[in-house]
Amino acid sequence: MTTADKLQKLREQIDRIDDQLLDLLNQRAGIVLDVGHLKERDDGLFYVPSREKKIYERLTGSNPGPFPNDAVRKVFREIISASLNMEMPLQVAFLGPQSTFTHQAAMQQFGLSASLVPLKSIPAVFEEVERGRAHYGVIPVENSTEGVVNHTLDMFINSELKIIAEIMLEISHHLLSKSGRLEQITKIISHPQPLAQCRHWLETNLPDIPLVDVSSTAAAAQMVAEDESAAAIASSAAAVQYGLQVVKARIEDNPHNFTRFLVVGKKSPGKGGDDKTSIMFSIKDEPGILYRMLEPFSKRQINLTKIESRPMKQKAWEYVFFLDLMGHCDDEQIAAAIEELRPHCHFLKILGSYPQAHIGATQTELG
Ligand SMILES: O=C(O)C(=O)C[C@]1(C(=O)O)C=C[C@@H](O)C=C1
Repeated sequence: MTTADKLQKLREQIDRIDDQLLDLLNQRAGIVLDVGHLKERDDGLFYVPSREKKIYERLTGSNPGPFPNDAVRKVFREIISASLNMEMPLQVAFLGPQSTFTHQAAMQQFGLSASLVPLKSIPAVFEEVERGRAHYGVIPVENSTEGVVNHTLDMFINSELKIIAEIMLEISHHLLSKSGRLEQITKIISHPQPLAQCRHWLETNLPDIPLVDVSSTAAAAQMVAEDESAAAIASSAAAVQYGLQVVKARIEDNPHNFTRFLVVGKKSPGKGGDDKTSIMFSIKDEPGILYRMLEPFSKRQINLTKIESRPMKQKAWEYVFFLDLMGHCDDEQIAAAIEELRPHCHFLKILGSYPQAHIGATQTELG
């Protein structure tokens, strides 16, 4: 048999498998439509992040290969995205513009079938969801190098939106310019967070070049596309979108640089099995209160994963605390701990129970 004959035979086999895949996809789509009709009559919660997480974990956990797990996740991300779109076309607002890390996080979570709407600010994303113009919103909440995004935490003080899911994205920053030549750069433009995350590299390699703050990495890339002498610190997706060259890749000081994003929506999903709960409260000024507010959790051996405090804007020296803990707010022990804390608080709000995120795709894979 000639090579051409062998190739022909192998391609016929691939065609037969593709037909089977297509048939199976259509069988799956039929069942998804039934699920959608059931939900229409029930709670109307079409997007179920905990179910999606279980699907990815089951498939990547039992995949014998050689098809890579990373590709399994991406293929199923798009199958589920298209399925959800058949049940209910989703509008998802995100902190834009296009090609920001938040855009990448939104794509990682919702896939290509969702309609992603870029907005100018974190309050604008909250408002879009509150007014029902978008089903969900995606905003950044903390970075492993730079800490919390205060603006997002502040939004929860007055908003009734719930946290529906969290997204982890590995962040990699590149120095980008039109020509790709280091010696042409006379200023460096970016959002303050990436500038801070690359501070050491910049001080070592470009100590005399002025740094300019703008509202997003994508806005920086857009400006640099029109200015030969400027460079941006932005993602590889921004480089592609604005036709920029990479002067130097991966200039972040910490190579394990992750950003956590939140998906906010109007209604909390139910228990998923591997959940995390975020609560927010302000406490009465009593002796020993800081110790006592943690006691209801420690005596029930509830694992606290994060505590943040923010000054209350309305009252000097009063603080609001943000606490993340493992488990769902409907778990008996967690509900009991929260009820024990409540009398010590001026106010206490459950921001949501949602599936714990594991590290997802890297920015380089996406970009
Ligand atoms: O299982 C469901 O609840 C579905 O709606 C189906 C499905 C899927 O395609 O598997 C689609 C969207 C949901 O977010 C989760 C899963």
